[in-house]
Amino acid sequence: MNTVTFPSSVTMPRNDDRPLWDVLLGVFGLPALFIAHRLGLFELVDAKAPTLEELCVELKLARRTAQILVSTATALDFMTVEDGRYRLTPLAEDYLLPRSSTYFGYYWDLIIDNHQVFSFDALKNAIVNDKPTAYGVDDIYQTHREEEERTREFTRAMHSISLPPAMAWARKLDLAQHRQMLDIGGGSGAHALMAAQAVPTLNATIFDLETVCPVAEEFIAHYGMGDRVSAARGDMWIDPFPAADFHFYSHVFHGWPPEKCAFLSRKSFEHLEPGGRIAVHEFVYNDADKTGPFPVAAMSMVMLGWGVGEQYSADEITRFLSQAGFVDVETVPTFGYYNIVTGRKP
Ligand SMILES: C[S@@+](CC[C@H](N)C(=O)[O-])C[C@H]1O[C@@H](n2cnc3c(N)ncnc32)[C@H](O)[C@@H]1O
Repeated sequence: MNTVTFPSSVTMPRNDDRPLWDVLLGVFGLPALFIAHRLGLFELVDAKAPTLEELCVELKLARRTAQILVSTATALDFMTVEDGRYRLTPLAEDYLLPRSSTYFGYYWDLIIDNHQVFSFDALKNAIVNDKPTAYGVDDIYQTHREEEERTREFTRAMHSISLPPAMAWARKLDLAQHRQMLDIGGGSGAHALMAAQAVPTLNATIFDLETVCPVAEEFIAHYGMGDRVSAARGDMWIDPFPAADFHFYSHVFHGWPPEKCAFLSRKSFEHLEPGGRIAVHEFVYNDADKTGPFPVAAMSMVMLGWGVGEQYSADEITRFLSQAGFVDVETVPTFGYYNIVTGRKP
C-alpha cells in the first residue's frame, strides 16, 4: 500500500477548484455530443421535438442515459427544452444537421473514426517523442497520396469546418483588385469556392495533391462553379505554382514546422507579380509568448496527433511573410477563432 504523501498541516487554497473541474469535465462534453451525433439524436429532435420518453423509445435508451445526453446538449446550448419537448437551437440547426449547408458533422466523424489519435497514451507518446500518431504513420499526406477513401473522408471533414469561415472572410477582405486566386493545399476548395461566389470578378484554382483534386472537382461541380473554379494537381514542395495574383493558405501553415512555412512564404513571393497578395488563414495565438487563448493551444494539441506543425502567433506568421519580402502585413480577425494574416508584394 502507498504511504500518504500529503503534508500533515493543511492550508486553504487561494482559489476554489473550478478551473481544475472545468478542464477535466470539459473533456466529457465531447463524447456526449459525439454519441448523440452517432445515435442520430439531433436529427430526431429536429424531426419530432420529442419528450424524454419519446426519445428513449426512438433511440432505445434507458431514461437515465437519455437524460444525461440531453442535459449535456442543453447545457452546451445545442438544445432547449420547453413544456417537456426538446428542440434544437439555431446553432445546432446550422451545424449539426446533415441537411444544413454548413454541417460540421463530417469533421466530428473524422475525429470519431480516428479517436485513438486522441487517447491519453497516443498524445503522451506524441508529446514525449515529438511524433504524430494519426493513421499510425509520420506523414498523413503520404497516406492520402495512396488511399482514396481516407483522402475523401479527410477532405470532406475539412470542407465541413471550412465552409462557414470561408464565407465570412471572403466578404471581409477587399479582393476587388485581384483576378485569380490560388488556394494552396486547398482541399475541397471551400475557400476558393466561397471567395469566387463572394467576388464575381475573381476566378480560383485549387492546388492540391493528385488524389485530392478529384474530390475538389466533385465539390466544384456540386456548387455549379466549374466555369470559374478549377483544380490543379501538384506538390507544393516541388512543383511550380499556376499563375495567380492572390495566394491563399488555410490550415496549411499549422501542419508544418517554421522552416517549411518560411519556404512557402518565399515561394509565394517569388511566384506573385508586384501587387500580388498572400493570405494565411489560421487560428492564431494572441501574443508572441503564445499564452492563449485556450482554443488555439488546444488546436495545437490536435495538430500534435496529425502532423509535425503547431498553431502560430500572428507575430510569427507576420515574420514569415515579412522576411519573404511582403509588405503592409496585417492581421484581420475574420470568423470565430480564425484570423487572416495578409501582405502585399511591393
Ligand atoms: C488541413 S488541409 C486544409 C484544406 C483546406 N485548405 C481547408 O482549409 O479546408 C491541408 C491540405 O494540404 C494539402 N497538402 C498536403 N501536402 C501537400 C503538398 N505537398 N502539396 C499540395 N497540397 C498538399 C492536403 O492534401 C490538404 O488538402
